[in-house]
Amino acid sequence: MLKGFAQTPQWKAFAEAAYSADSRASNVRVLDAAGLKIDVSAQRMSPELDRAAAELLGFRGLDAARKALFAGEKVNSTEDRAAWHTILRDLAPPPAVALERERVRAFVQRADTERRWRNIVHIGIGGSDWGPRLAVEAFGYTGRWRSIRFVANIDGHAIEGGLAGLDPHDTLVVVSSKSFTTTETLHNAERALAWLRSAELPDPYQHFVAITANPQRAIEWGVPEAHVFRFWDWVGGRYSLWSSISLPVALAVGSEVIAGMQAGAAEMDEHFRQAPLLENAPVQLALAGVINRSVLGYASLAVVPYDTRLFYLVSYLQQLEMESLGKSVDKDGDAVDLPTGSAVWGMPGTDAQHTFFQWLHQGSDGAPVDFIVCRHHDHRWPEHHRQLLANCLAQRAALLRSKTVEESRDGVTPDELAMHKATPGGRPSNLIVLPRLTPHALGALLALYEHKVFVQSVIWGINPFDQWGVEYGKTMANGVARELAGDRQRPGQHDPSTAFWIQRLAAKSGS
Ligand SMILES: O=P(O)(O)OC[C@H]1O[C@](O)(CO)[C@@H](O)[C@@H]1O
Repeated sequence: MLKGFAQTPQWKAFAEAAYSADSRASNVRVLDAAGLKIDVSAQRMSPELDRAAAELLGFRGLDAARKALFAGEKVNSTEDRAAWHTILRDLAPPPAVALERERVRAFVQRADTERRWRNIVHIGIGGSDWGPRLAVEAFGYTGRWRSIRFVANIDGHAIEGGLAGLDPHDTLVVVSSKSFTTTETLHNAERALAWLRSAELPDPYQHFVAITANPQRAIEWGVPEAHVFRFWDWVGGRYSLWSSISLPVALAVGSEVIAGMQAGAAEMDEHFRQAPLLENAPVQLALAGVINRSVLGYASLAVVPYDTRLFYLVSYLQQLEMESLGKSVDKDGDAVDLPTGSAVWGMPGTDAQHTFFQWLHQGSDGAPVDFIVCRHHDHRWPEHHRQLLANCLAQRAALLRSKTVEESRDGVTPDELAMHKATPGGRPSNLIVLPRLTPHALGALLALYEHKVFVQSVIWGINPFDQWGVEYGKTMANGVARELAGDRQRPGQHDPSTAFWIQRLAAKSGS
């Protein structure tokens, strides 16, 4: 059914309508979703496009796919399991989920009551890292009595810095890993164990907590069973913030942050399920994304939060979007005959304006931009916030509005410079406005992107819940690591350059 998708009348009508639609934000279109305002005015827009989009979504079976997702059906076909992260933030979750939530809450409450664990060292990578990192950065800016450090990279400098200067007696090491087999995480956990051992603590393992979908493995490693918090194989790593993976966030910035984020995400879930297509924010963002990628040919999406507290949002969304949509075959294993998933990149504004905005304004390719900003601030300087808002709005407007060579001849600018000052305009963007940076708003924002990605996967016909390419790279790295440690290379196993460097670096890597 999915073969030759680009040749179907539904796709052709959609693409045609997108080409001829207005691209200059002639009308204001702002969607309301779970307390967020999502302005999609600066995307392609026309009544014909809306009609073609509804046809396309019907043809691709969005309704049934969404029902299957929320019902916990095995939507992850290549791994034969569900992707049921939505149930984790449900107000009435199944008993096993509720029990684990309660165990996390009780652990954190006890630690707080006893004022235990002044330092947390969090070890985990990818989906077992970005979510907690993002939430702690977003809500920890005022400072708390507990310090938390995140160690992800296999680079020994990461764990060295993560442990440096801490008092082992009051340090809790949280090891987060869905599989409990990830090389980076296990190596770093071993280093932390050795560090605790060297402090001659009565039982170093009591300083560990494990969060995993493979509890047996964590227990075998040595973590006491009471310190092992579980989640399930039907929770994808990049969707795991809603599970026990949030424990370090609760320790660092409070359990209420987790509860608030879950409530915001649950409200976005409801919006996604109920809102009509035209008002449905994840659906409209997804359609705009598909147009930008597959019709207009933009290869990337820039994400620019005008809020320094959202520093890790870009990394979080990079994993969410690129691990989910970085696929070129459909669910049947046939090549998708359209470009799929965009590269996601960015950084907070206004820093971004002084880094890559020139390329956005006048580069030959350009990219759509997601501008994200809070209406209200939480600091004491309204003038700073006015400037921040002004920059966000102005950059978006400048990307939209062209400046012709004629306009650039403003009477002051010499003629030979006018050409350099002209900008093409018509760059697509979204403006997402949070009321303020509350846990509820951040939860809603993350769920908005999750569902946007899901709808895009439905349109392209791909499975957004696996990541076989990453697994391939991991396997290769394990083999190379063994060769660097002295194993013989099999002739012809590597390309000549890789073989050369393995040989060259093998002698050095031990020192
Ligand atoms: O939580 P784990 O099993 O340590 O895996 C870490 C990350 O590695 C990946 O498998 C690949 O990046 C992610 O999907 C996952 O979040």
